[in-house]
Amino acid sequence: MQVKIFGVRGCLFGIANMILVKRLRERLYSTLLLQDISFFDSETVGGLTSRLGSDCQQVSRVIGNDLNLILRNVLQGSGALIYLLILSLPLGLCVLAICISLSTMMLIYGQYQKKSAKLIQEFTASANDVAQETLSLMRTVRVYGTEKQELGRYKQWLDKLAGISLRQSAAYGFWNFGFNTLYHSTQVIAVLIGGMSILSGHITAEQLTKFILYSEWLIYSTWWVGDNLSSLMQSIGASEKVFNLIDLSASDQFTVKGLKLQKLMGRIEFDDVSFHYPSRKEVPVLQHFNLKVPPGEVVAIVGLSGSGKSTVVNLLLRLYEPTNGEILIDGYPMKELNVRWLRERIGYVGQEPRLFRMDISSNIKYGCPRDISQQDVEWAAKQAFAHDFISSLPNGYQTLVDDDLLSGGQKQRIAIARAILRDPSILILDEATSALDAESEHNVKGVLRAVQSDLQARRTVIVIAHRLSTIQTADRIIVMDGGKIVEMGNHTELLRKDGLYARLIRRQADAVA
Ligand SMILES: Nc1ncnc2c1ncn2[C@@H]1O[C@H](COP(=O)(O)OP(=O)(O)OP(=O)(O)O)[C@@H](O)[C@H]1O
Repeated sequence: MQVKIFGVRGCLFGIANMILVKRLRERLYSTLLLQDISFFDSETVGGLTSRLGSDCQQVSRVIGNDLNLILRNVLQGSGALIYLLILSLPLGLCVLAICISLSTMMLIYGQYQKKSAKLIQEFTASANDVAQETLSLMRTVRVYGTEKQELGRYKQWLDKLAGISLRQSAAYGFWNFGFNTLYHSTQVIAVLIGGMSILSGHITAEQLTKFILYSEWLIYSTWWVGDNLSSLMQSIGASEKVFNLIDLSASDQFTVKGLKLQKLMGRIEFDDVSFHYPSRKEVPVLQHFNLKVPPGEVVAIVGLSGSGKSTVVNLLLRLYEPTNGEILIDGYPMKELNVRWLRERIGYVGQEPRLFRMDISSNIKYGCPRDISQQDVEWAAKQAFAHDFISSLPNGYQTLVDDDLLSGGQKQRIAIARAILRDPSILILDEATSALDAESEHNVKGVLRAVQSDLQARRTVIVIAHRLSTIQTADRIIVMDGGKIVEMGNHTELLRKDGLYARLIRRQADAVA
């Protein structure tokens, strides 16, 4: 019967735990997805994934298991204590004093467990980070033959984890030793004092037996509470970060409704914008940046590496908020517009796009707010010069995207198709800087040509170019240096000026020669 009850209880707890872990993970994940991008600059991927994984599991253990066991043992122990006090007040108080010593020990031990759990959590996250980084950069590791160093880096965290576990085991040993000493001394004291009390006729042998049994019961309940409390403290240590994360409020972008205009024309205005990244407050990245882009203009941004070109785009995508000044879209402060509505009307192709592990067709459709047919997908792929290579793959558009399967240029073409499919009013292209420059240049040039020749669907285009030959046909070229615009004009005007742009052009020509 008891076995059956325990079986049912275990099963119910199993189900409750499963539901709890699921709900916690969902809640934490949805909170994370709604954070500002700057939040992800300060947290590590390994850290966040272990919060979602093992840490959520720990939290559910606190609520589902430890608390329940503590409650059960507190009830059992209190019953035994009352009985003991009724049997013999002085002896009962004696056992109570022993239990209080035991509880003090377990509180100290519990605090220690809480601290160790936090450290274990931090070290596990760091070990995960190292592993994640190394495994995702396997090619670099292999080429540079740094397998041993990487193992060393990982081992360093494992050693720290082992150190903590060792100290935890030692602390557990002390706690166990303390308990056993107290437990056995209670038995000896009970037999001694009880024996004397029987001889003096104060209590009967039956009362002494009962007394010893209830003492054992009380001490064991105290032990169980202590043991579960220390594991509860351990779980609380791990839970703190999970609850801190769950308690984060969503970014303003998602809570403020904002305006939805009838149509986005694509007028962009940076009005005296200054900016520094939240993680590097002391380094100004943009300073008094002013720029007006009328609808349909193709504007190229060029400049040395680190001059702030991608930051301009980050602000335009509202991934970060300006620290000073404001950005206006179609004359409205960007902050007042509904961010989802705005982003649905912006097409963006990053420097070296990474695709999702789903088929090519789904990657092209990704995030498109309209209902999309296969013809639409193929149309966008054709515009992005991606159709031919996709069709030549054995599974065509149904091919599962794998990082190794496609070249950087091919991934970029898929990302261009994704951006075009949205039929965006503002198109942002960040040309690749890496070795796939020539292919990237060809891709970006193709899109610019298509945009400029399609007079019906004129879009505002912002293109960050590293290969200056890519953007010679742009309506306007903006040259940036140290977070400021230092020159502006079309290709011919800027060459005539013989400033930074002309120097960059000469430098690239020398590099090619
Ligand atoms: N997330 C970030 N957190 C902190 N600093 C950043 C961040 N992103 C960029 N920076 C810094 O801001 C400055 C401008 O970077 P940005 O990427 O805008 O330059 P860029 O002109 O686009 O460079 P590149 O041509 O190499 O892409 C750099 O000093 C860079 O180190």
